[in-house]
Amino acid sequence: MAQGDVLIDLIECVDFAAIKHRNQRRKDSDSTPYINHPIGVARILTSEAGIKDLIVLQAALLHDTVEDTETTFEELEKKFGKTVTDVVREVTDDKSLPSEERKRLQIVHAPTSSHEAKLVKLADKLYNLRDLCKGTPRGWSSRRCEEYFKWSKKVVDGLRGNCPAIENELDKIFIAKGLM
Ligand SMILES: Nc1nc2c(ncn2[C@@H]2O[C@H](COP(=O)(O)OP(=O)(O)O)[C@@H](OP(=O)(O)OP(=O)(O)O)[C@H]2O)c(=O)[nH]1
Ligand SMILES: [Mn+2]
Repeated sequence: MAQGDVLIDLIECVDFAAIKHRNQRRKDSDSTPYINHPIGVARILTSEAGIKDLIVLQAALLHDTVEDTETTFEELEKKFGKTVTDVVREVTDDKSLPSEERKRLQIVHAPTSSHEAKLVKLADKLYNLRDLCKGTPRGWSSRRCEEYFKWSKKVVDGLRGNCPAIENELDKIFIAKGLM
C-alpha cells in the first residue's frame, strides 16, 4: 500500500474514534477526553514498540469504540474491513456479562488470541496501568486499584512473548507493585 493511503486510513480511524468517544471522559482528576486513551495506545505501539503494522494501529485506535460507545462491529467492518474489525472483536469485552466474568474471560482468552490482538491488549494494559500509577480513577477504592494491578498481571502473563518493549515496561510496573 502506498504511504499516502496508509496515512489516510489511519486518519480515518482517528477521526471515527474521536467522533464516537466525543462525549466520554477518562476517570482521572482532569477528566481527560477519552480519545486520549486510544491515541495513546496507538502511540505506545508506534513510538515505544516500533510497530508499523497498519492493521494493529487501526485496531488500537478503534479498540474501545464497540465496548464503550454505540458502535457496532457491522459498522466497523463496512468502514474499515474485516481484518481490522476481527482484531477489535478479539479485544472487546462482552458488556452483557457481569464484570467478574468479563475479567475471568480476559485471562482465559489472552493466550489464544492473535498476535495483533495481543499487541493491542499489551499496549492497552500499559496505558491503563500507567494511568493507575498516576492516580486513583474517580469512584475507585485503593483496594480496587490493587485488584486491577493483580488481575492485569494475570492477563499480561497470557500475552507474553509478543512484544519485548511493552512487556519490559509492564514488568517495571509489576516489580514496583511487588507482583514480580
Ligand atoms: N486506569 C484508568 N482506567 C480508566 C480511566 N478512565 C477510564 N478507564 C477505563 O476503565 C477500564 C478499567 O476499569 P474496569 O472497571 O476494570 O472496567 P469495566 O468498566 O469494563 O468493568 C479500562 O477499560 P479498557 O481500556 O477497556 O481496559 P480493560 O481494563 O477492560 O482491559 C480503562 O480504559 C482512568 O482514568 N484510569
Ligand atoms: Mn482500552
